[in-house]
Amino acid sequence: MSTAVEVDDLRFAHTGADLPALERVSFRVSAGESVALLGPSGAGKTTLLALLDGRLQGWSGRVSVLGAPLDPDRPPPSARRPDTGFVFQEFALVERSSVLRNVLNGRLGRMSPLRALLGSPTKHDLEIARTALADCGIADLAERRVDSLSGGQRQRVAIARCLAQEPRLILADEPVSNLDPAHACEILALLTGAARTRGATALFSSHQPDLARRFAQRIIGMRDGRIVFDVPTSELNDDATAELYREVGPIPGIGLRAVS
Ligand SMILES: Nc1ncnc2c1ncn2[C@@H]1O[C@H](COP(=O)(O)OP(=O)(O)OP(=O)(O)O)[C@@H](O)[C@H]1O
Repeated sequence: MSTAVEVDDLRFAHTGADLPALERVSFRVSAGESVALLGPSGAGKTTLLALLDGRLQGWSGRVSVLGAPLDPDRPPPSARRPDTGFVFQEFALVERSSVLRNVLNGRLGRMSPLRALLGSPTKHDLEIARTALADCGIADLAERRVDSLSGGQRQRVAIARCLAQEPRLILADEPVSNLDPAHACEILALLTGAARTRGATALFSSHQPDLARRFAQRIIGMRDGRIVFDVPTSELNDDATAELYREVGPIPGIGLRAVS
């Protein structure tokens, strides 16, 4: 199976931070896998996802995304950017625009520069956007303004925008933390299901171990910038999860394969 993400001995510190946000991080995600990142606040999940999205520079180690190495000193070339889609916790939508217009924004990286500048989609772009809306169960909301939608509907729009981009890798940073349990479950089912049917890879962070277990094939546990376990979902036990989220102190052996 080919590799979607390969990270080797990654270290990164935010400008001005006393401690590194990522320390000796190494892991690999196969193409088509759904993997969850778990860990308490400050573990480094957002930093890792932003870095894989090409938004952070100044790191050390080796990082390869969809078969191409990332450059630690510059963002990926624009031609490669549409291959990676990102779903944000806060949705990051244009509130005063329609749902369809927001989803079409996902096509911008696939349009010619002139079309992107003019915001002028082709028939093909429209078809893809409408398919993404239908796949996310919100075809009937196409003409609604985003600021009239509920949180769950907004996250569906954000996922539809991501799918319209036709990404091969979907990164999602706590995509359900603003939603109630029922909607959280629906949205993670949608995200991982859409990735699976498209043959895309999904890497999402979460603070909800039960949902991560339900929708990911593999769980990576992070704490203080390091990976403390990396296991198939079936091997994750309650003790390991409790240990990951305990308040303070060193992490003793938890019966799982430590990877860094
Ligand atoms: N822009 C920044 N400047 C300085 N330090 C930062 C910045 N962003 C994050 N950090 C620090 O980097 C570390 C990792 O933070 P990060 O947001 O990646 O963790 P997280 O696991 O995503 O947490 P959460 O679950 O709360 O979102 C933390 O110590 C945090 O304070």
